[in-house]
Amino acid sequence: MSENILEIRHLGKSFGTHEVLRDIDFTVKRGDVISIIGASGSGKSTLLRCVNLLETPSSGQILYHGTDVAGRGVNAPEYRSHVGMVFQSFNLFNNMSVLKNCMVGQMKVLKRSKEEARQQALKYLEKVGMAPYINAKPRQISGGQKQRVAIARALAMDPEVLLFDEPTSALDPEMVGEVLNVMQALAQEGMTMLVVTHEMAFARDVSSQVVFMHQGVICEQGTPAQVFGDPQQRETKEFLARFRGVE
Ligand SMILES: Nc1ncnc2c1ncn2[C@@H]1O[C@H](COP(=O)(O)OP(=O)(O)OP(=O)(O)O)[C@@H](O)[C@H]1O
Repeated sequence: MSENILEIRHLGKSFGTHEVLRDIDFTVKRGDVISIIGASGSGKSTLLRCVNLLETPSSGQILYHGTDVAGRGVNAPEYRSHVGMVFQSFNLFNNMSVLKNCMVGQMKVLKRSKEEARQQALKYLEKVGMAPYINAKPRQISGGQKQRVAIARALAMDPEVLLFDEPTSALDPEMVGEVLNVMQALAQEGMTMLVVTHEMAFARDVSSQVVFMHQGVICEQGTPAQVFGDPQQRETKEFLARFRGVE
């Protein structure tokens, strides 16, 4: 059995009196590619933001190699170097070149030398096909290219897990494919990934597990064959029916 990297146990999150997540339970093992799907507002992004400690859970545990990171006293930047995140809106530093964007975190958080950070950044920019643009500023490249830089930046930290929060939702349709291709290649290489997505083809064809969320709870989870081929819950069937004929 492969190693557990993250165990989410009875996770809850409320904003004031608004309960957004309730009793969320799942495990991320090494090599898993888990897609989190569900209607808008079902809590997917909040769940991912809790896992990355951008939101503080109201209850429950996030165990990283068995240690609860949801409480106080955790070095969040250090944790995030192991559990990296790619955002819908890229979150690149606009005043820095593509190369510098991929170096600063390594130097600040991992204390790597400038040369080591540069070599590592170049390696991953090459991997995502962005090596020709190392001196460009984010405003000079397309949305798809920005997202590929953001993926290279996350990879340069040598994370154990990468979280993707709707990585293609802000892109023009013609740029979605180039980002999904990079993600698919990473999945095939064995990268452990947790992906919030509205791309049902990605969830069905690339994931090892699919988590379907409905109104803040996990309504159904299983392999893509189970969730897409033989959904058990009425809510899952209704959600998936909306996508049929669109693909
Ligand atoms: N900072 C916040 N303060 C108050 N409410 C919030 C906050 N963040 C999220 N919410 C609420 O939590 C609920 C879940 O939002 P969330 O963004 O996690 O859903 P989602 O499934 O990711 O939706 P989408 O697919 O549209 O991104 C929504 O009702 C949202 O309004």
